[in-house]
Amino acid sequence: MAKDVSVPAFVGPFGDRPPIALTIAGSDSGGGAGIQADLKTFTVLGCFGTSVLTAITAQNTLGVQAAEALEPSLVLQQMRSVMSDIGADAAKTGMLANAAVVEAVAQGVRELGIRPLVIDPVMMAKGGEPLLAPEARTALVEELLPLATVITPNIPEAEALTGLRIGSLDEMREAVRRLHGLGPAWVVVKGGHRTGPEAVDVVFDGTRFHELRAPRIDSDRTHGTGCTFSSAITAYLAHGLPVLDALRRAKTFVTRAIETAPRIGGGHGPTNHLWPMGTTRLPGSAVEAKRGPAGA
Ligand SMILES: Nc1ncnc2c1ncn2[C@@H]1O[C@H](COP(=O)(O)OP(=O)(O)OP(=O)(O)O)[C@@H](O)[C@H]1O
Ligand SMILES: Cc1ncc(CO)c(N)n1
Repeated sequence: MAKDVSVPAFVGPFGDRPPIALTIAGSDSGGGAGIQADLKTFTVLGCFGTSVLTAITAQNTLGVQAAEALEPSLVLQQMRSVMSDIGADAAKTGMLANAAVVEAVAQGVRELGIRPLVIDPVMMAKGGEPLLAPEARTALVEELLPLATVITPNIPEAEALTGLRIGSLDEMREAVRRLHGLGPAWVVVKGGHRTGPEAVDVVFDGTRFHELRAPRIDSDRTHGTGCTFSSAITAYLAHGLPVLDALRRAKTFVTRAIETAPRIGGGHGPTNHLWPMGTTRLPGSAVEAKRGPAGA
């Protein structure tokens, strides 16, 4: 009898289609961060990914060699094209480049009723290259943050947005409280930039503080960790999970992605977005590289 090779129909919370996740972000030609990280993460977490490009960067694991923002009108048109036909069960923003793009994205989010919305307020690449013009911060704070379901600044971004110096967990708690006052429903300040045995992210929902904890992995393959984390949150929200569950699962996702990161490029390598596909112990992964050959 002939083998049935037809793909089974998708049966999920949305009937005959997968959850749809939209990313509004910049392109990383190196594939580890930006739109590329987001689409890989959406895919491996069972979502149909769509993308609105805000900027194109010439980038690799060594740094950002060039960057150019797209016209704000083209950014807004991409949002209208996706939303008027396909829709989105959840969306995220990443690199927004400048104030005019921030304003166009905020207009699109309001006009098209895009939510839940995760805002990763990307300001700088790991190597220090600016991904958001400093004068765009006012537009980010006034126009976009109030529309967010979740914002996910790292420590330098939280410092820039609040004016606080953030070193301790108590200072992270003060920062999430202040950032919540800017309008987002949930705030996560990520602890990747601190030192210590754990990578602790501090969460505030307006009433309660929560913590996301995982062992800190000693690795330089951390390019795009923030994009990977925020796109995993978005994917889980698109599946319909409550926010705190989405955050906890995204933390597990990014931790495994760092732990199993392959050797790619000569600098800060990308994480392993595809670990759920079974590549949990690549021979050259960050953890294996530290441990030495099997049995050593
Ligand atoms: N070395 C590490 N070990 C374990 N977890 C980490 C490590 N570095 C970052 N993380 C976690 O990864 C997630 C992303 O945090 P991070 O502070 O690195 O974001 P980011 O600076 O915005 O990243 P990027 O700018 O490269 O996209 C957080 O959950 C953080 O705790
Ligand atoms: C395009 C892009 N977005 C975000 C980041 C932050 O990781 C990056 N390096 N590049």
